[in-house]
Amino acid sequence: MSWSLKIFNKFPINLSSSIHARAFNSKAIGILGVPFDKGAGTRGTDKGPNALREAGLIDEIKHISSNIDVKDYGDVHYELMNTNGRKIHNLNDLSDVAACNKALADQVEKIIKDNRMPITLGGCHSIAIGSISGVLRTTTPDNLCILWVDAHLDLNTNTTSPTGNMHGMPASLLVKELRSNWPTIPELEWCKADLSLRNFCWIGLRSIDYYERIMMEQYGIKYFDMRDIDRMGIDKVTNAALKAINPNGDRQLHVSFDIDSLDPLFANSTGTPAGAGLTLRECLFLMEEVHRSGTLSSMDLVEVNPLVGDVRDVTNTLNSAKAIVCAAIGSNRSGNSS
Ligand SMILES: NC(=[NH2+])NCCC[C@H](N)C(=O)O
Ligand SMILES: [Mn+2]
Ligand SMILES: [Mn+2]
Repeated sequence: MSWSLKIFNKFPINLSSSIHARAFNSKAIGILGVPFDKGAGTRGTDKGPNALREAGLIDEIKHISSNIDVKDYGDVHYELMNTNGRKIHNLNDLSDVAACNKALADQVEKIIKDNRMPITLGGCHSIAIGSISGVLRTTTPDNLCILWVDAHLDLNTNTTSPTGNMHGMPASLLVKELRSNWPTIPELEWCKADLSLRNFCWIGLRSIDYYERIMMEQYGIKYFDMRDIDRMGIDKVTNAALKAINPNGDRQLHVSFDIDSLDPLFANSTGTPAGAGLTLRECLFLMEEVHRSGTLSSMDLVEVNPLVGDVRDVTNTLNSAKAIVCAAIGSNRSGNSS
């Protein structure tokens, strides 16, 4: 099939060739919890990592296949600054966000140096700052591409953010194009991430702030929002997204997965839910394809908030989150034979 995205008036991609699998997928996994919620306006994502463990995540990973080797590194430790919501430069709890992410970057780097694929369990989405910074210490910005699965763009800067919540800003702290839009922030001096927006693609967008929309147009950001998914279907979207950021299949892939990309039917226990989202089936397909691409090198699963909703909501959200992580590392709805 030769079919080009041009017909949708987006960036041109030729879908005729399949993604070249590269043997990056690691059978050795390192799980890291980040019980941190201060980048969000709603409390409770700090309970995410333990809720996932108590729901049996580690055992479910072990059961995917006999050659998966998973190690739980426990939780990131950092010194709480206890600045009680103090706002600097319109950044809520900046000192805590900075301190937690600095410790997280060190830990992610260590897991990679242990030859394991880090899977970081949030926590709010601000933790992508530390997680991706850690990955970038082990590779070059050119060699890393990012799939951001989210209802939100999370590309605000301190001046564009309507809330001051740093979980709405991680992507913008990681890209060089927006560097000059940020003031000098001593607490974040260690964050030297130098990715290009061209190496990012978003999937699942449906809640975009005014200035974020302007930036999307100004920088020609690559994305497939819910409208694109409605038009094209998740199969074409997934493969076009992977091609867009990794045309030759020779880059390593980081997936930053925000559970609020899912429709609240499947993941209501999250602080900033947005209706009319991805189904669990679409997410499983997406992550199965990510696995099949052979390029996945690291992943975040963020914004699970067990304090939101009733018991049923929490159970559904945890089940969705576990299934998404497992699909990313090889659990297959068509069955696993090893
Ligand atoms: N990771 C998230 N859930 N982000 C939600 C961000 C919401 C909004 N755009 C903000 O900047 O506050
Ligand atoms: Mn989100
Ligand atoms: Mn997010």
